[in-house]
Amino acid sequence: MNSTPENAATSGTAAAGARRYDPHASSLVGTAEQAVLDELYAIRGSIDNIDASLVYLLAERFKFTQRVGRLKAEHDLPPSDPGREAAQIQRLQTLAREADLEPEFAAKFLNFIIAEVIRHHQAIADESEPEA
Ligand SMILES: C=C(O[C@@H]1C=C(C(=O)O)C=C[C@H]1O)C(=O)O
Repeated sequence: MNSTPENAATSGTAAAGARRYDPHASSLVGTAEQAVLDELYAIRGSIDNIDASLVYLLAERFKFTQRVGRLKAEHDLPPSDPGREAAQIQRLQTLAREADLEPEFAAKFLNFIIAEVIRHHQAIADESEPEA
């Protein structure tokens, strides 16, 4: 075992990646007073927590959508479901308005994710297609 904080067993893990992260990484150092930077870092601590949550939430969402993709492939259903997409986008735009988030942004964000999900579903369908 070497004496550095990381070794071969842990250097590639998510935990190791998180340890290498510098929460004070910034191009603004030297351009503002330390007190301003300290406040900026404090606010960024919460942004960091939210971004980490987004990664976990997206990972979980993709786990479920992969299950939908496998179910669709098994039953010869198409990768996309435009009726479901329209209903979901409308619902999230309403939620966005209530939450003071731009509804156009909410729609754009969801469409971006859905496009990736459909790409995964197409790949699952292609993999499970019997050889011609
Ligand atoms: C996940 C599904 O597949 C696709 C992806 C969707 C999504 O990511 O919300 C919604 C509809 C489908 O186009 C589904 O049909 O439920």
